[in-house]
Amino acid sequence: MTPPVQASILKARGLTKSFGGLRVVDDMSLDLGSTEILGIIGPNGAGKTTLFNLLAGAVPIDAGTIVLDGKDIGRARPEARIQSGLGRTFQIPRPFPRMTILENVMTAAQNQRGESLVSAVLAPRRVAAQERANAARARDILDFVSLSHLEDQPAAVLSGGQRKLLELARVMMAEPRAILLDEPAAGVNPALLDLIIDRIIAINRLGIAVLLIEHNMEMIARLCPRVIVMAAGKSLAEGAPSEITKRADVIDVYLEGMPA
Ligand SMILES: Nc1ncnc2c1ncn2[C@@H]1O[C@H](COP(=O)(O)OP(=O)(O)OP(=O)(O)O)[C@@H](O)[C@H]1O
Repeated sequence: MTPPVQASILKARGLTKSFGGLRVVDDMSLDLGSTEILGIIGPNGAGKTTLFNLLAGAVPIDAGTIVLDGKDIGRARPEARIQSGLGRTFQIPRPFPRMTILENVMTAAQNQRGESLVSAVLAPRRVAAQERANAARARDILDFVSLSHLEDQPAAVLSGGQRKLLELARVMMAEPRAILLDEPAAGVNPALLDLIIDRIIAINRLGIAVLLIEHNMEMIARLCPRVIVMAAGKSLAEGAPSEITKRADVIDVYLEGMPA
């Protein structure tokens, strides 16, 4: 059974985006419940990542509205959306390779006075205190994603799965209300997959809503009471994974040919 819909933290209506003549996201609407983990599945090229780019502000919408926690963010800059509480991770994480893992997490803090020259000159002690507080928080978050032991290593040493964990840490550093996770299982070995699933559950238990694009159906089944199937830029079907994966039209566009 599809679970009851909760009050939404993120509401999108009629989102549309074309590149050239191709409509990649076509009148897409969704509601992400305030404590939900909602999955988005669909074939390659369905428009899933573009949908995330529209929600996060990386790509401007042609039409539609996006409301986060009651606030219209549809035309806001990406940084403003992060500050409003919307975090996102990428399908292919690109950490700063020469910075340490701790520094990579710290760069995601949203309260960096030190970035302002005026603050750095006029209030150096306050800036230093804030740096210390950010470092302490970043260490707690690294502990949460089990990367503490590597905090002084450059990010270049991390495996694919560890990069995904670092992405989770960076997104948490910005204190989000809702996060968009783009294929957190891609390129992750089975040993780390369990840890990533466990950490996403833990993040969600902190009261953070999760919108999750994933091809890994095990991850979808374990995390998502509800999924949206996207095909050709539209929502084709919506429901519990166990039911949706039995639908002939879903099997037709997506599941046929996938490993069991
Ligand atoms: N900036 C862009 N300019 C032109 N075409 C684009 C752009 N971004 C995406 N597309 C096209 O939009 C379509 C949807 O791409 P998108 O990456 O959103 O799909 P997806 O569902 O995330 O696929 P996958 O599962 O392979 O990641 C593809 O045909 C892609 O080539």
